[in-house]
Amino acid sequence: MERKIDFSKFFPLEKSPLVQCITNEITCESMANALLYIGAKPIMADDPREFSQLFEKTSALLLNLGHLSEQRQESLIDASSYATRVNKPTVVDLVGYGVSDIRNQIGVSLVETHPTVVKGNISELRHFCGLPSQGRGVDSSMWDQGEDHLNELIAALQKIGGLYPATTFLATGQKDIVVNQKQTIVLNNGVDELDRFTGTGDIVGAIIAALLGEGHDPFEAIVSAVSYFNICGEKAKQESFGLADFRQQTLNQLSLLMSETWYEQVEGWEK
Ligand SMILES: Nc1ncnc2c1ncn2[C@@H]1O[C@H](COP(=O)(O)OP(=O)(O)O)[C@@H](O)[C@H]1O
Ligand SMILES: Cc1ncsc1CCOP(=O)(O)O
Ligand SMILES: [Mg+2]
Repeated sequence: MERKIDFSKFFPLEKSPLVQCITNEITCESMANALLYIGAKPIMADDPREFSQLFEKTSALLLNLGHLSEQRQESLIDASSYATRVNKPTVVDLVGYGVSDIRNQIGVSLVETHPTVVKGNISELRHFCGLPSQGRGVDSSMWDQGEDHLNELIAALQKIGGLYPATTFLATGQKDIVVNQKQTIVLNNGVDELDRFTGTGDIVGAIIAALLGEGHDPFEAIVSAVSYFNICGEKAKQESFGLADFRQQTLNQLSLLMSETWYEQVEGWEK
C-alpha cells in the first residue's frame, strides 16, 4: 500500500480500552469475546440510567443497529447524544440499513450526531447513500460489489464525507472502502467465508472502537482493524475445515496473529 501507516503500532493494545457496546443479542457474545481476545475490555450496557457514570469510565462507544426495539432505540439515541456531549469516540454500525423506514430513521439520527466512524456492509451503505441496493436483511449482495458499483459508492461517500468532516465511512465486503473528507482507500484482504458466519461486520466495528479507544487516528484505526481481521480470516481458512471450524479459527487468530508480522500481508490502494 502506498500510504505509509505504521501497522506495527496497533496490536497488541497498550491501554486495554474499555469499550461500551450497545448491540444486538445475535452476535453480542462473539463481539465481547473478540474485544477480550485483542486485549480490550467490553461492557455491553444499554440502560440510559447508567450512562452518566459509565461514560466517565469508557474509552469508546459502539452503536449497532442490528436488533431494534423501542427500548434499544432509546438507548442508541441517548448514548449517541451523550457521546457528542462528552466527545467520546463512537462507531455507528448501520446494520440492516434499508430494511425498514424506522431503521433508516434511527440510522440517520445517529449519523447526524457526526460520530467518529460510520460503517456498514456495501449494500447497507449503498442504501444509506440513496443508491440502488440488493442487500438482503443484514447481508450484502455481490451484485452491489462489481467495480462500477464500488466506484459509484466511493463517489457518493466522498460527497457525503464533505458534509460530515469529522466522520470516516467504511463500507465492507469483498473489497472494503474507507472514505473521509481527505482520503479514500480500497482494501483487498479477506476470504469469501467471512461473509458466511454471522457477526463478522459487528466484530470489525468493535475492533475499530477499541483502536479509537487507544487514541489512534480514525482512518488508520479502520484500515488496521479491517486488515487485521481479514488476515485472521485468511489464516483461518488455511487451518480449518467447514464453516463452524473456520469461525472458531478466525476468532482464535485474533489473539495470535498479533505476534506475527501480519501487516506485511496488508493489501490496498489509495483512490
Ligand atoms: N467476499 C469477501 N472477501 C473478503 N473479505 C470479506 C468478504 N466478505 C466479507 N469480508 C470481510 O468480512 C468483514 C465483514 O464484512 P461484511 O460481511 O461485509 O459485513 P457484515 O457482516 O456487516 O455484512 C469485513 O472485514 C470484510 O472485509
Ligand atoms: C443476523 C442478524 N440479525 C439482526 S443483527 C444480525 C447480526 C448481523 O451481524 P453482521 O452485521 O456482522 O453481519
Ligand atoms: Mg454488519
